[in-house]
Amino acid sequence: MSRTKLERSQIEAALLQLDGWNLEKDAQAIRREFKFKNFSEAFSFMTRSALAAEKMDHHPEWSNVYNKVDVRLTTHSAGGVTALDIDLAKKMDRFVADVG
Ligand SMILES: C[C@H](O)[C@H](O)[C@H]1CNC2=NC(N)=NC(=O)C2=N1
Repeated sequence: MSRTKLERSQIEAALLQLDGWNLEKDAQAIRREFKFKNFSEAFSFMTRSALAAEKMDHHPEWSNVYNKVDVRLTTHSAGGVTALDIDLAKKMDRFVADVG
């Protein structure tokens, strides 16, 4: 059930509960750019996110340059955005508050 691909309207409703996430034009993924004070805080955020992702068996596409972390969430097996992506996005939003 949680791996059921969400409709655009469902994703847009879910994004209202998230902080700074955008939906890609084709509704295939959600994205957010996180910015931290420095590399240490960015990497601390990535560590927390990685451990949560591994527990969920649901992994982000992301890249890091110094204090920035670009994140793209999609469920490959569903070919779009599912509740798993929304859950991981919520966790990442919470981890931002924990670092620093
Ligand atoms: C075998 C393993 O459970 C699958 O490959 C999982 C792992 N992590 C995953 N992560 C993401 N983002 N999408 C998936 O479809 C996915 N599938």
